Amino acid sequence: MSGELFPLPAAEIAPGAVHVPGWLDTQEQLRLLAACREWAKPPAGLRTVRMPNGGQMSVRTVCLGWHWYPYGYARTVVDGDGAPVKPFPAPLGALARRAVAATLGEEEAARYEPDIALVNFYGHGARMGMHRDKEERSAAPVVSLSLGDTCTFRFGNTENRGRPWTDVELRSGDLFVFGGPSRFAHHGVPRTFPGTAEPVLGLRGRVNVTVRVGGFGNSDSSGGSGY
Ligand SMILES: O=C(O)CCC(=O)C(=O)O
Ligand SMILES: [Fe+2]
Repeated sequence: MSGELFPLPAAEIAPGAVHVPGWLDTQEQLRLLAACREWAKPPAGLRTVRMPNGGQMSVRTVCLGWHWYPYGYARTVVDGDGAPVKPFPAPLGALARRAVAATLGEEEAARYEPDIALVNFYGHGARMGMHRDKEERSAAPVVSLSLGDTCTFRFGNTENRGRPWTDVELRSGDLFVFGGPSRFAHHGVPRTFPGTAEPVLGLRGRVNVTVRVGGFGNSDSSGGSGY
């Protein structure tokens, strides 16, 4: 739990978008965080993403299963050290399937076969602008797990990056799943709250893991711009 005396109830933020506070207990958070630290190591480790316009993202990222770059997926770190992407770990897939079962139901979970994870690290002042997770060729849900510092997660609409949106506080251990009519909704992280992570985690900053279904078969995928 995230330090709450009583865990907050799950909330449907938009149709198909569900927030479950305190879904991972402290032991599960520690286990996932330890795995993230392993995944972050080179080769194909944590990297700063450069955008086609020359800017760079303030969030640092490591990918599993398929490598995301702006804007597509590849099997190797095409915009970094060139190494093959680390495999997608089966236990993370099982955890994500449990998350789908807990939020969208057993039927959705039974056909959920994720093959991608993006692990994002937010240091002091890091943010993520409003965007859609649109490089996947599947409408299967995205499962998001948060560790460390609390953040404001802005969940918007499918039409544009502006309002209407709902701001949700995501704390360590929280689950957020977006599927169905919300799968391609805009979302972002306008701010984190430094120093709010529980000391037991030994983490300064925030880590977010999103699990996804690529739907690519065996071929590389390119969003068409940049590479
Ligand atoms: O950090 C988060 O909570 C969201 C991350 C995200 O939207 C992404 O990786 O595409
Ligand atoms: Fe996203």
